[in-house]
Amino acid sequence: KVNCHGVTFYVQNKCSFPIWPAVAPNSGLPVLASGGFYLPCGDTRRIDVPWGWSGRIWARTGCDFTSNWNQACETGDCDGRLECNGLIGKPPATLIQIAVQADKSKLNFYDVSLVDGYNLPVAVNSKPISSKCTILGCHKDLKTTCPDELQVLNEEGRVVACKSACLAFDNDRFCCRNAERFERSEDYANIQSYLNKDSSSRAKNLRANTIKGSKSVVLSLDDHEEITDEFRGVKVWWQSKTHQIESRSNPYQPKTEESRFYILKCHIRDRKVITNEYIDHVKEEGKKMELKKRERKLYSNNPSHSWSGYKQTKWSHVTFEHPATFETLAMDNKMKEDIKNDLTKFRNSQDYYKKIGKAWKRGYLLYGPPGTGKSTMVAAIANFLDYDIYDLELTTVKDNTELKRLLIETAGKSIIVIEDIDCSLDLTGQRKQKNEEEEDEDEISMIEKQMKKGQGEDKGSQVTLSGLLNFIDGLWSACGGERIIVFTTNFIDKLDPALIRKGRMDKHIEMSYCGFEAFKVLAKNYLNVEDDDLFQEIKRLLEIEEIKMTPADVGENLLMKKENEAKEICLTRLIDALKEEKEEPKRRIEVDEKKKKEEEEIKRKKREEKKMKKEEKGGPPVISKVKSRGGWFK
Ligand SMILES: Nc1ncnc2c1ncn2[C@@H]1O[C@H](COP(=O)(O)OP(=O)(O)OP(=O)(O)O)[C@@H](O)[C@H]1O
Repeated sequence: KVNCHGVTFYVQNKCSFPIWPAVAPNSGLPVLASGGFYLPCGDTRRIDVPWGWSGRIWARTGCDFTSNWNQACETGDCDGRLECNGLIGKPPATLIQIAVQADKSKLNFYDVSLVDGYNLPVAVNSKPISSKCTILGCHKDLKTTCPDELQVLNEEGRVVACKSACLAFDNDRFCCRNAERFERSEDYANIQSYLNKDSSSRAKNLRANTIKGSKSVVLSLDDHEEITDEFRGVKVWWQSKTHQIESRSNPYQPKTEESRFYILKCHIRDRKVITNEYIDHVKEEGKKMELKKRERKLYSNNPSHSWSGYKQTKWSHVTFEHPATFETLAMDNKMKEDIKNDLTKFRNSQDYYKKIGKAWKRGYLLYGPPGTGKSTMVAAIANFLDYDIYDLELTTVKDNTELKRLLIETAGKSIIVIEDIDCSLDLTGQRKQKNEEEEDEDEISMIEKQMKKGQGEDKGSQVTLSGLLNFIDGLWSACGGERIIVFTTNFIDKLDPALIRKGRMDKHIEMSYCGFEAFKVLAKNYLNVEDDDLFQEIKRLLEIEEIKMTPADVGENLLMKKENEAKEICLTRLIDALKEEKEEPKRRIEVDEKKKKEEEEIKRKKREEKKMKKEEKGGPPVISKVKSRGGWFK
């Protein structure tokens, strides 16, 4: 309702349950109605909106402000507070957007928007009624028709809101990020990175920005600054420009937008080189730099019960900051170079994969005993390629459908890792059968096995081998592109051959015990020594005596135990440990034999006890049954 002080809004609750409406102004404008209030079923609350105010109103549902939780409402929550005080609500929630003009002669705007999803039916009408101000709203309860992927469930499993596809899937198509505009801004970022490469030494004035998702402060050319560049003997001039444009399309947004762009100048005679080659070169180089700059992420999959509701994500992430590189990785140098070449070839082969009609992905199988650096290798690969990592814990994935849904939420330029694949799934059908036959002899362990089996079937993951194979090379695996899939295992023999055949796991890498070359890398990492008199003895022990020690154990011995511990002490400690390791197999055999004897003794005693019990019960004592002339007697 329009009056001389402004516009009055009446918020009425027509639901059969209470709601908690909330009001958030656009930036710099006053908070109205304390930002939020309680509204029982059937009640109305008046809000006076001054001229020039714009912002949003939405309703929260299922609130409980008695505890100190960060989230008090099932939908539309604003940091667990009753009075939002300028905070906007957590989507999804049906929004009313309002823009009251400062100039009374101009039209005011309102609308009901589902851009942030839906939680309640909402309608707005105007007084005085005018042909230009129609009743706007969404009267239907969309929660009843909300697709599974968009549903938000409360703790009782009831649908309380429906996400927008943008919120659920976060991709350009659903988020209406205009394709042309998006590409242009990506190009701008790439050109900016290219020009920033050494503009700090060439430009007089620079701008410094902190950008979300970027590792460090980003320096760029200041407005109207000009720098030169050279490409194949051709000189070009770049100038950074800004331009203010009036945006009339959306009355709820600020009136002007800043547009940034670069002007590229060259001699007319060089135009062909510039348009045919230079611009592509700049974009390509800039893209590589952008990739290097961005903060990388380590994702882990959430159990499916938290895919809907408040958490609403299939993957959680932290910043990936593992320091491992191929330089610090202890392994044979030739193998290292071979892996690096393979990765580089993969990264640069987009066109090749397209040409041969294969999805742009590659499988790596890392196998070897614990502590030989399989996880470290994954980190080194991620750092080498500047990729994100998706660490997939298969045991929390319920079935093949869930596995597929997780896969389609992974982005390109990433490594998907399944560690200890042999422990994640029962991929060992044949072996298991054989083991069972062996165990048949042992009555007790068989019963235990049955019990375990029963429990496992109820609770465990039902992802199957075929589901996993589909994950690796089914149709869905092609979406996203530029992905490396890594399996790690301590027992390669346990894996089904179908899983690790070439084409699926293209490269099999054995991570093994520490050789002398690998030791030298560790000595450099841990002690910063490249040579020492003690190296010869270590070489002898590793190469001639063939003593097996994992890089993890070698590293542990080289690690300084005290501040400034002498390098010789650390190297001597390693030599002692290697010598001890030499005796280890002999010692292990002795221990094993002793253990075996003890076990046999226990079994023998058990058999005796069993026999005694049977005799006590009066059953026929088996051993003392003797055949005599004329018949059997005890
Ligand atoms: N080849 C290696 N190069 C450098 N460091 C290594 C290497 N192998 C092991 N390490 C060190 O040992 C630790 C354990 O290694 P890592 O977790 O990578 O081994 P893994 O083979 O994945 O073991 P697991 O099979 O038990 O998961 C790492 O923190 C790393 O510091």
